[in-house]
Amino acid sequence: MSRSFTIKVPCTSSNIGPGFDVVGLSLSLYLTLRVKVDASADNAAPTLAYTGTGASDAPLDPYKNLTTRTALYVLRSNGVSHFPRGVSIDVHNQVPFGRGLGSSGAAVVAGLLLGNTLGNLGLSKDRLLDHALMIERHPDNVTAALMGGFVGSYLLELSPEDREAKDVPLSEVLPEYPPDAGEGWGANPPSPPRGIGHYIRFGWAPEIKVIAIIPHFEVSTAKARGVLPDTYSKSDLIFNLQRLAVLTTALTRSPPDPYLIFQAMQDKVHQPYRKGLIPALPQILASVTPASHPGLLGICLSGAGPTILALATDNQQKIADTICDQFKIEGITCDVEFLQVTNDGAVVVDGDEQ
Ligand SMILES: Nc1ncnc2c1ncn2[C@@H]1O[C@H](COP(=O)(O)OP(=O)(O)OP(=O)(O)O)[C@@H](O)[C@H]1O
Ligand SMILES: N[C@@H](CCO)C(=O)O
Repeated sequence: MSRSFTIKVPCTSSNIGPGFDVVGLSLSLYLTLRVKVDASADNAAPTLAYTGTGASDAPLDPYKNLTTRTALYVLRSNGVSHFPRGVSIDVHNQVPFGRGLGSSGAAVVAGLLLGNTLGNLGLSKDRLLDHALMIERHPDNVTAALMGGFVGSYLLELSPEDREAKDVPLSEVLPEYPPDAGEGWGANPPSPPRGIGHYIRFGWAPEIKVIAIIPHFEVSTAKARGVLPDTYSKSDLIFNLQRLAVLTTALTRSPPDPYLIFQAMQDKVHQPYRKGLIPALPQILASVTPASHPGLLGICLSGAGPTILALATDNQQKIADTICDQFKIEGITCDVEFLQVTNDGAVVVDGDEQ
């Protein structure tokens, strides 16, 4: 017997200025997996093929690839020790790696749906979010990729017992299984505590368009988190909290108020510390304002960078050109994507269309 299905996961931009590790926005570049299961085929481990962005960089070994490792984690933490036989996966990727557009979150979310579907586990998206948070331990990208839209999320304060289960080192949640390990793949990974992540979907004013200016260099999230301090001043935290409280509603209002949104997208928690990783970041963030570029609403670092996200109702090309010119002064070329906010989140569709 054979079956096929397609998994489609959107890219995401997190933080949107002041909402560090809190808000995420689901956008119209996709990671797509076309999956076939042919029970008469003799491959025990899935075969992987990639096309699109990053195709030559993604590991094709299913025990090293983030998506298939995540799928195996979901299977094994729910009592299914192996992939079914005869799985082949054609991946088409539009999400650039290491640019602040949630490529790792998309790869994890694709793996959640892959494991859930291959194992016929019937886990809800809320329960899959628990699994995602065992792997990517900040909720903003994975929640937006899974649920879609503009979302805010928090992690539950856990009981000491659940905290112990949650704080398992990532290497134990996602071990790189040796390819010839056969039946003896060590202990089952722990099942995640229930209800770790909670979220709410905000609205999004239809006039607000998203421009992503994607420089041609990578910044790993791990490195961009490594430059952040462990503690913050009370005034810097208040600065961000005040703005985030206004921003989540300001972005729902029609017509959008550029002066309110521009100020509400300022941040003192992560962007100032990341300027050493992204040449001329302060100048780039100051290069477009509602006064200099009518139609602009706000500008920020997308996720951990280096992509710059601009929100605008008008004048998108000019805004993009100005930001690209700032990068060019630093000798950096960019791609520009004009994106839509997408509401479906990650989906699984029977068959291999799309
Ligand atoms: N489709 C994919 N398949 C396999 N691995 C992937 C895929 N997408 C991303 N990865 C892995 O994730 C890494 C990038 O993750 P990282 O967290 O550094 O950046 P990001 O997720 O693109 O940015 P951000 O988290 O700031 O939005 C890649 O180098 C690769 O190892
Ligand atoms: N909120 C995270 C997103 C990166 O995935 C950060 O800025 O580090």
